[in-house]
Amino acid sequence: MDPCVLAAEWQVAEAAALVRALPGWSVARTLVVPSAAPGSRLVFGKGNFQDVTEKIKGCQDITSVFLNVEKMAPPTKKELETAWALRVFDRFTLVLHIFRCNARTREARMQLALAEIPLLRSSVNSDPGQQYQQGWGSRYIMGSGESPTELRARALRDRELRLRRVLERLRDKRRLMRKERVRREFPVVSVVGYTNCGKTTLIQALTGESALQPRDQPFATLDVTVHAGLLPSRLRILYVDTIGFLSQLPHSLIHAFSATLEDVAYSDVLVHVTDVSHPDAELQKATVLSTLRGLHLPPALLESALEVHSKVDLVPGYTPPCSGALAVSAISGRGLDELKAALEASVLRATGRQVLTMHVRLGGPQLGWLYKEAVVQQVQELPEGDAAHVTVVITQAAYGRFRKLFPIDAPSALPH
Ligand SMILES: Nc1nc2c(ncn2[C@@H]2O[C@H](COP(=O)(O)OP(=O)(O)OP(=O)(O)O)[C@@H](O)[C@H]2O)c(=O)[nH]1
Ligand SMILES: [Mg+2]
Repeated sequence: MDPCVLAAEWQVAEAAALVRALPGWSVARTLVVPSAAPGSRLVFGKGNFQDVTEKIKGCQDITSVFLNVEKMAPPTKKELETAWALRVFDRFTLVLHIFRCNARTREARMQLALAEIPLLRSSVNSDPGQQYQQGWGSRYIMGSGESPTELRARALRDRELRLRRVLERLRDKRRLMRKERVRREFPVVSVVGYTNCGKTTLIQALTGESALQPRDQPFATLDVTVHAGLLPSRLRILYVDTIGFLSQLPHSLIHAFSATLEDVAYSDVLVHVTDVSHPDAELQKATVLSTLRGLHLPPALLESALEVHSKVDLVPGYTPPCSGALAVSAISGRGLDELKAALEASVLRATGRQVLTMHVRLGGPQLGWLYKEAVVQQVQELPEGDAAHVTVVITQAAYGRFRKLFPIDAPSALPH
């Protein structure tokens, strides 16, 4: 089939999935229409506009129109809404609406409220007369010398300031939690990817945590959550589940969630999940990479990201086309052990940890110290009974302390 037709079909499928992500919403009809030249104030050319208008008027059961464009200028939106006598959404406003329905924590709700402010501001600017219709009465209010438009703009500024202040406090709390995590030295692995690619399901499969709620819809996860899991060496790590990315989404929206994505920058390892059963997997992957670049992550973190190809149970006989990518199915369990092994190697490398086997005298404080300061994998008692070979995962700093405290035992440490 013509690649353009195919691409249009995938875009329609994604647009329909976005609409259906809203509780109670369904798609009555879809249309593929060429859009006007970029930069044009209108979304369609004149002929297409008439054609679309006729088709919309012919559908009695529709209540809203979703135009799958990034963002419309407020006057354009207004013009279309007037012409069709229906509410009109673009990707930005539709996604905001989905976020509104899915945001659960206070932080996510406030991030959302902040993301909505530019929209409210542009509607005030584009429609200064609107307030009179809403019963604001006279042009000047109670001798304040401010017009309703100015008043509303000031209220928005105040609201924005308030939201930023509270979010900053929440951000401080998050920083504190992060410090605590570093103090306890739990390595952190962030799982990122296009929305609905299977991040939450994968973390659930890796940690066995049943409280996680994967769902077949875009933006099921709106809050960054942290989940503990064990690697094969018994090293405990924390997985960070993140909000999914989406193509053609204004950066302001991603920015609004940057505080929650801040955790990603502080992780030790990044896992980039791509749903290879999706026909548009390549575009989704490119979107995620460009969004990640926009988050200004440490280059080493970005370069060392582990590439996971998910949902391979839906693609029989799948093998990754590039070396280094891992084929995984969170549902059938394929590739999960390999993923854990690869994660372990990455985590050890990124955090300067090593697996060592040491000759340790039993009966002294050494073994107890190792249990406290490192992860003890195995204790193999030696025939003489007063010593053991102890295999540990240990940070360089802890190993240095161990050597200082117990100099006699140190020379017998061998890299694993
Ligand atoms: N067949 C199959 N389905 C999967 C697999 N992993 C996830 N899914 C399904 O894909 C859908 C989305 O999964 P989620 O884990 O919620 O995806 P997500 O990336 O967390 O999505 P958002 O949080 O919305 O960005 C769900 O219906 C899952 O059951 C897999 O390995 N195989
Ligand atoms: Mg999720």
